[in-house]
Amino acid sequence: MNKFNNKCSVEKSDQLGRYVVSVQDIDEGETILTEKPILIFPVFGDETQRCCQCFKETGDICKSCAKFPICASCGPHNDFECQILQKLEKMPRKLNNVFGVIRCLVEMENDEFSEVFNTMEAHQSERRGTAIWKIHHNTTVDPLLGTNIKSLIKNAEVDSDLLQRICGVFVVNSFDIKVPDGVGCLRSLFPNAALLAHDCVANTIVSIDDNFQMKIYANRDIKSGELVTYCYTNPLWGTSKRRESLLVGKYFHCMCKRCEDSSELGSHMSSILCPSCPDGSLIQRNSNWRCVECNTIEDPSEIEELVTDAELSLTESEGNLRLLETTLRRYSKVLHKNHHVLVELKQDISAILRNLINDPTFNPNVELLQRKAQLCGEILDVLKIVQPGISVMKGIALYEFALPTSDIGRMNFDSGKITKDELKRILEKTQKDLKEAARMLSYEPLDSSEGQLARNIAMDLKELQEEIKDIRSW
Ligand SMILES: C[S@@+](CC[C@H](N)C(=O)[O-])C[C@H]1O[C@@H](n2cnc3c(N)ncnc32)[C@H](O)[C@@H]1O
Repeated sequence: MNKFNNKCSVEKSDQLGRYVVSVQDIDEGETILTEKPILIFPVFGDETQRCCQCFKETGDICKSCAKFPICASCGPHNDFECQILQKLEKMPRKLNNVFGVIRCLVEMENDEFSEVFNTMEAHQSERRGTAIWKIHHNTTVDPLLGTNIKSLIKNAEVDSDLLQRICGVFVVNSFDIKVPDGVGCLRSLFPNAALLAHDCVANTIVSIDDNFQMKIYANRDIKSGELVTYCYTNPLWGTSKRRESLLVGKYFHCMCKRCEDSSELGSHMSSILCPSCPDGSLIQRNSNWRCVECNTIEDPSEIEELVTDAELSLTESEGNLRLLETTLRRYSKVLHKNHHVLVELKQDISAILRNLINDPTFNPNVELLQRKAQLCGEILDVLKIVQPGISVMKGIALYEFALPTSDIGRMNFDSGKITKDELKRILEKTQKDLKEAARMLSYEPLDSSEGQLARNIAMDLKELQEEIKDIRSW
């Protein structure tokens, strides 16, 4: 049995390096890989002191080595690691900038780890001399070379090249994991999962549960011989931002179907409204911005400026409901309704409304619920195109669309605006949406926030079924 349960094989090409291909038909929802991380570490630059075992915040430090933080509930950390750290002199002050690299060097004393780690892509030659190389030199490599770590590690020659290679492996291969005790993330290495190539419309979903166990499952049927992919970037960004993040962080120019299509598969997530005709949109083809209806051409630098301004306004509006709505209204006049900046504004507004609706001291009125449902409906329309098949984001958006819709129905019935039959129809539609939301989240690990949400939806569904039964009996 190979690491992909014999469902996939690992191949190699000049363009992709190593990649994963299915060797049998795989069903939607089927698990392709489960894996434990070989390394977890805080994000470089993060100042929070975290326990080196459970990664929860702690003020305590290991009493034996006096180097790595460890919380009272975790007991001692690895003995071997502790012994090396005891001998480490001139420990750099900003621990999180060097924590992952130190732990990696200690792990490299184990041949099995070393063998796996040495096969991982670091893009050393592409990274050499770049801005991120220089940042890693100043924050990680130089401070570590100022210690005596070189004399403590036997299995590898600790020099600037090796330390940069470790930083490169982290950048190219690491997965984000939610911190166990709040908002924020950690980084982790899963060497088998990292073999999957990228696609902006991928055919798998990667989930990591509260115990840091990863599960990768198919988000649609995958035919034997297909490339197995996951999305390395944010699918709700526009093409230029996705491509830029992949080029800067993963060192390749994405040529997937979505990136190669000027309309982004018809989602128009980067399109601009045409200033010259009522229904047209400007899309970018070979650096030209041209209207699909009337062929009007716009200056690329003006479009770039417009989008930059919109992004800036979005940042300036963050957390402020009134400002976000004003910015959304302003840029809806010039950007396509599915433009990624508008989608982000809608997500931010929706998050604020969610907090208001969930606040037990607040009584949301019909208008607020309608706004919430409308925004979730619009976000869903985009997700249906860029995330076809099973999608956690779609499940959440559908859930957040269904709840206010049913509440509006109940309020309208209570105030005599709709009949019993109309209410029943609304609740039956909600029931259908909740079932679909539950299906979207049903493959998520039970021990994860998404798994918990799936359970909440199941409870809501049960109550709704009772309510509908009750209404039918009136
Ligand atoms: C996480 S690693 C994947 C495993 C890697 N191919 C290997 O051999 O170790 C990410 C790297 O794979 C390559 N890659 C992944 N998806 C790609 C794609 N769609 N197009 C081009 N290169 C890709 C790039 O070199 C990228 O930096």
